[in-house]
Amino acid sequence: MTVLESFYLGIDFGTSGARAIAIDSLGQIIAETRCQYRSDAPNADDWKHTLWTLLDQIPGNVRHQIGAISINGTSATVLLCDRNHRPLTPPLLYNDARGGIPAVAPVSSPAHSATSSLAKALWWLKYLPDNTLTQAQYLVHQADWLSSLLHGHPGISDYNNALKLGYDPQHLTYPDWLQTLEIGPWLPRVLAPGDVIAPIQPEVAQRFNISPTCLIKAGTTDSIAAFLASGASRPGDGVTSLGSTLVLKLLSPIAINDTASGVYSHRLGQQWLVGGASNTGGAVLRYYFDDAELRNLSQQIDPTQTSGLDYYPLLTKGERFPINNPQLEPQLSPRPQAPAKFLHGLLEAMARIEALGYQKLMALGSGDVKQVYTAGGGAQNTAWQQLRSQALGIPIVPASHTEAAYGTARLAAGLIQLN
Ligand SMILES: Nc1ncnc2c1ncn2[C@@H]1O[C@H](COP(=O)(O)OP(=O)(O)O)[C@@H](O)[C@H]1O
Ligand SMILES: O=C(CO)[C@H](O)[C@H](O)COP(=O)(O)O
Repeated sequence: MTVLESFYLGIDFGTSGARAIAIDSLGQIIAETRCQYRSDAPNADDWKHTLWTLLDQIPGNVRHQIGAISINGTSATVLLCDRNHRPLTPPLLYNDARGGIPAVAPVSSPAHSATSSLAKALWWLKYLPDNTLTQAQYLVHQADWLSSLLHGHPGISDYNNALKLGYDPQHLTYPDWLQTLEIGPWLPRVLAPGDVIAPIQPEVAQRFNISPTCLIKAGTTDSIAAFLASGASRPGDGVTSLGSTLVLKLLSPIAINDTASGVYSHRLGQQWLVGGASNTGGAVLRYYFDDAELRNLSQQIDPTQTSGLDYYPLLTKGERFPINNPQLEPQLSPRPQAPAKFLHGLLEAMARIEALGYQKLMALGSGDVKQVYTAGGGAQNTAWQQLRSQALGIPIVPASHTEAAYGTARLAAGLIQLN
């Protein structure tokens, strides 16, 4: 009897859509697919529809050889669920600052932020009607909830997604100040990314002709998955995710947290990913240009010339990093007649924000940034890369893979040692 080789599926849920990549045990890509959300303001049902669509789009013979699946999502995107893990409200996304800074979280905690998962949980506790709150059992993140559709166990997260809830990745536990809050019973169980959660549910295995022995493994966040995809591996390696947002991750032997500037550290095995997430990025570009226009107009930009414009590109008020200011207003004027000049100003500003971000990390003691990899939809833009290189003054090196889904597939394949 021939033993079929196992493949490993990583699924990346980002802001505008999701991607799935299947790899073999050596990390070779066997299949990949993508699916835009069917709504500009996707809810959990839209995410579920996207998950099933991605699984349907993986070729049947590959699907049948999948031995493990892991999912990453956007960080601090949260759902409040009932005892059957059904969402009680629409999700609150990663950049939603309605809750304000939770004073109960120590200033040193990444949960001490207006956009943290904790801030959103406390907002729900304060503003949801009692008949909803009485049904609340689980507070989970986008990746946690989507994974539970596959494994069937509610309330399970990972120490990357749980960071902005207030989980302590140093001691691998919830601190007492968090556990004793009224939301304490909602807190999810926390595993390490890549840990086995459970086998796939039989009915899901049957629906997609996936082996019933396929294991669902704990995931991570999108920017960490991008780091795991890039090939970055040494202290001083940075990865910039140019997706809908602009997210920096720098590998460091020490954790650094500075909530005043939106800097926090994720655990990665025995090392730390120091960084932050800005609200600038591709979502601002997509508001003004479609992908074809971005490609065509970028070719008209001379990166050796300055645009003469001084933007801070945001779609709405509020910034997380390197300026942590929920009141920061967008700066997008004057807008030149020529679209290419406008785009030049936007890309130049985002390159400046990225450089400020890495300078902030080094000023806080991260150690020198030695080289920077790039991930996300913006990684393909060579004009932007030249503007970034000039602003950074640090080499930008080609990433092995620019899709976060590849990093999550490596997690599923057990190719990343985190214990
Ligand atoms: N040629 C390009 N130059 C710069 N940005 C681009 C280009 N093509 C696509 N993008 C940007 O990439 C973003 C999508 O990247 P992606 O990694 O899928 O983001 P996310 O997962 O956060 O939605 C879009 O916001 C789009 O503006
Ligand atoms: O901007 C975002 C959406 O892409 C998220 O905030 C991003 O995931 C950054 O958070 P983390 O550093 O926790 O991964």
